[in-house]
Amino acid sequence: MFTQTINHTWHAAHSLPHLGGKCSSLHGHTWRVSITIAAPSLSADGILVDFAALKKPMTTWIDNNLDHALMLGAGDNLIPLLDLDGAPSTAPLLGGKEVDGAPGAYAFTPLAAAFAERGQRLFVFGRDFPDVAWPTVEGVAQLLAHKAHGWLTEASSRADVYVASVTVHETDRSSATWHNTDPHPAPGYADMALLLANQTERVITAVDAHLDQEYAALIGSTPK
Ligand SMILES: Nc1nc2c(c(=O)[nH]1)N=C([C@H](O)[C@H](O)COP(=O)(O)OP(=O)(O)OP(=O)(O)O)CN2
Repeated sequence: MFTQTINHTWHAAHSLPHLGGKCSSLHGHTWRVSITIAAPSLSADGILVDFAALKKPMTTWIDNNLDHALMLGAGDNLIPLLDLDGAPSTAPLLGGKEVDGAPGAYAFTPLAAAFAERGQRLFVFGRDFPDVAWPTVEGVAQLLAHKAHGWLTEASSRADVYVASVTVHETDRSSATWHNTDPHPAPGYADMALLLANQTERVITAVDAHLDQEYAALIGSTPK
């Protein structure tokens, strides 16, 4: 079995109000991801997958979606203030523009307008990635594991290579790892030969035991 790892770094802000404490406040990290792929054997050119082929879709997606972004959960208390779809908000914001005929409702909050106008990058967990509700380090690992399967398919046509794990660091001391517990890789030739040898040995052993019993029954004694 071989593994190969690709790393990438980006900068993003997040907040985790549901955890309480200082992480409730908007704060930033330099995030690091390590994506490890695995396969039972090397290809004829001596590699698993060309690093460049895998790096391209991975870094492009991260740089376009998460780098210098604000990562929030859909349930974050900042979301009503950042209503980028322009749905009327009932938040009584200072300076908000009152919608005609709907006292107390605001068509587009000043903060949302400021975000949209300045092309601020926002990635909302539970909305842009419905599988995970919050941008915890575990959630980011799950998001990138989900994306990594597609990047690998883009990078290689090999059926026996799979994403084995994805580790995300938000600080030097805090990280989380997603492990692939059900990779189902297509077996390589070496694995198939080993499987066949093991099965053949088991068949020979079973036939031997059966023949011993038959022989013992014939001569009326117990086999050793
Ligand atoms: N299981 C998780 N717990 C926490 C997460 C998380 O993603 N998953 N995230 C945070 C915050 O993002 C926080 O910024 C990081 O926490 P922590 O390591 O405690 O922060 P510091 O590096 O500043 O540690 P200090 O020891 O306080 O200096 C919290 N928990």
